[in-house]
Amino acid sequence: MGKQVPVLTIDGPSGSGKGTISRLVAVRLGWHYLDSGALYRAVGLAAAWSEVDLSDAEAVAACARRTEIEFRTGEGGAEPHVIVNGKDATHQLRMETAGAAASAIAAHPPVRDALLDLQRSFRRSPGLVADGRDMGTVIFPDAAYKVFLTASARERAERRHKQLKDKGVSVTLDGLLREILARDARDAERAVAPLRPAEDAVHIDTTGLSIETVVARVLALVNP
Ligand SMILES: Nc1ncnc2c1ncn2[C@@H]1O[C@H](COP(=O)(O)OP(=O)(O)OP(=O)(O)O)[C@@H](O)[C@H]1O
Ligand SMILES: Nc1ccn([C@H]2C[C@H](O)[C@@H](COP(=O)(O)O)O2)c(=O)n1
Repeated sequence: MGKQVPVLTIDGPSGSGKGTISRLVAVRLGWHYLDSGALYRAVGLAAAWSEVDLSDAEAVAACARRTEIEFRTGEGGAEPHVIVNGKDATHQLRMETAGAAASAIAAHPPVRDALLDLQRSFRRSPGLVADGRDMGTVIFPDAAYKVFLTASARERAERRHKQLKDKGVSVTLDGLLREILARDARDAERAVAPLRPAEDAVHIDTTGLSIETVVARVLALVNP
């Protein structure tokens, strides 16, 4: 069998820094990047646009199969723009309501099946950094490098609060904390592909660590 394209998986709960760290690491390595959460968010949004009942697993899976999702890469690790069925949905997708809808539809096995091949198609030379909840456990179990990022729930809520405030979105810290804890519980307790570290993942608690420190720790795994 030929040499497989290397994959670095970065899983963890909401606000642990997966996206930020993955994008920066991908730029430094010159690898591709997969934001798997954006796929679930995009399907949730497309389902809402077409008034599909989010609790109807087969209807949402059909929506997942027909939704066109395009990533327009940002410069130097900036968040990519996400185009859903031809519309730039980047801003809407980052709202906590989109995260909650994504978390709800992600619990349906047919929806996860519908996104399986698409996620694996991101594995292209010279390498892939993939972030999500089940990258190291289900999508790329053979990944050469696996990281599980965490941070205290309070710090994750504070990070998200600052991020949304910088974007001009007004939300309360306590409300965000409640939403983050509810999403963590739903993602970790679902029957299929729950949020959990792969057995061979390296755990990094990012509480109190700067972004640059976390990037350096992750890069050291790939280039020791
Ligand atoms: N180590 C860190 N120190 C301080 N802030 C951080 C750190 N890592 C990420 N952040 C900031 O926290 C916010 C959330 O990070 P990010 O979106 O990368 O998290 P995430 O785990 O991908 O979340 P989600 O799963 O909800 O998409 C961003 O504003 C980011 O700049
Ligand atoms: N691999 C993945 C990625 C995401 N999800 C679900 C669960 C999350 O709460 C939601 C949004 O993800 P985020 O953008 O916050 O990373 O999507 C999943 O089940 N599996």
